[in-house]
Amino acid sequence: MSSTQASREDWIAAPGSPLRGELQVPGDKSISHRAIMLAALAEGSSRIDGFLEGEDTRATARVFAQMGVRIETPDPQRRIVHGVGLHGLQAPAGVLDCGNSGTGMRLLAGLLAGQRFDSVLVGDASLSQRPMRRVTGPLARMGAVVETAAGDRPPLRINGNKKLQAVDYELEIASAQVKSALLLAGIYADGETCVREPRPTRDYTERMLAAFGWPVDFAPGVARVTGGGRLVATDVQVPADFSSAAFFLVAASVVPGSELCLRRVGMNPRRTGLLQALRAMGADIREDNRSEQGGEPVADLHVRHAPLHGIEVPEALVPDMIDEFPALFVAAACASGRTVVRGAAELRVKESDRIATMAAGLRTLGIRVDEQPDGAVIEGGRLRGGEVDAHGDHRIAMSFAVAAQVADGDVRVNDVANVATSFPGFETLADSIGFGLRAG
Ligand SMILES: O=C(O)C1=C[C@@H](OP(=O)(O)O)[C@@H](O)[C@H](O)C1
Ligand SMILES: C=C(OP(=O)(O)O)C(=O)O
Repeated sequence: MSSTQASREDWIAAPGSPLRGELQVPGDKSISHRAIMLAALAEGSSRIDGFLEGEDTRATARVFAQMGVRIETPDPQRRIVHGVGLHGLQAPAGVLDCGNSGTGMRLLAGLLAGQRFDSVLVGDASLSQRPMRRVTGPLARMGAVVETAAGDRPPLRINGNKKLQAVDYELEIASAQVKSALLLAGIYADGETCVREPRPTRDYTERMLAAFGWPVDFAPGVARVTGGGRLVATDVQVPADFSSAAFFLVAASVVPGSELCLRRVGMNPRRTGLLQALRAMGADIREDNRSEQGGEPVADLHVRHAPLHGIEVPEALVPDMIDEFPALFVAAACASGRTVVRGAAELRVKESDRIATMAAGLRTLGIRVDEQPDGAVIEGGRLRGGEVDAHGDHRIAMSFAVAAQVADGDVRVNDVANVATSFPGFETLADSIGFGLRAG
């Protein structure tokens, strides 16, 4: 267990009154990780605004500080990263702790495979159970040597000083983390690396490489980079994280009388699958003030309570809402009729087994859930109070805080400390618009 293993904390969430107000959620986690990584490898100093002050992204910043990158924090949510250039990282003195973050560890595996020194990546108890062959396998094809612990789990021991060869690789699973690991190794490899995906996934690594001046050829489902260039410092403006906004989109949809406005939410189409799913269920969500922030589309989202009905979630939407299924399960529990989720086996290897943890918690709250290997069938119904376990998974914890808003008794949510990995200040923000959350 690593030093960043979160302490155990619980919430008691009381059934709420209507949720009303205006809020801006914190910066995007995926973009914040990548901004630190590319700024660290760039020539010159980059400013990152809207940086997510979450445990996951702070862990990534600490990893680069351990490799000699000077990172200043002039204000909260702002970093000045003094890049060291593509070959300027220094061998770290100890192991590199990615905390709870799959994104941090898998992207770093690719990036560190291209360095001249050895390194070891460790994580907390949850990350230490997550599969790593998905990155070590394709990286080996490039000539990287990355050893795992038994069962292909972390820690990852990365042997440096290997000459990397470009690959043309077809991913078996749709994973932006694996794609990104290969692209980050690809910038150190000889030749052109091409990554093809079974379904398109978030394209932030591609977009950000381009913003830092690295030529990238990409379209939905395919990305190509050629080794041997340089990254040039640039300023990054991080939009608000759609995945954090998701909890409030669902909460306002299901709590009668609610009306919320979420300001300047990141609307990259590879992230907004939940919006389509909720609208298909009958949700009343309106977008306005569409603009661009740091090269990403953003919009204000206005959401009002509306009666929801169950749907079959189209499998093509799964990668575009992969982190939103815990919230979608709550929407499904509050909808009339049944909701069917398929093609989402990846949910079983996130911070927890998200199919099993959501099914167990919703059953405790009186909802019928038929668990499937790659999804679930959820029958909407009345939620009652009860005690549920988030299993240290931030998205599960926040989803049950949402479920509590419509339950007919208090809901106790156990093991919620990891909410700070992706959404620091969730309790305060949620309470400001009417959630009744207190430490349990
Ligand atoms: O690349 C990223 O930033 C992420 C990719 C997704 O993981 P997978 O690549 O495993 O699907 C997602 O679940 C994670 O929260 C962030
Ligand atoms: C799966 C997630 O993150 P990661 O893989 O980076 O731990 C998440 O944030 O829901």
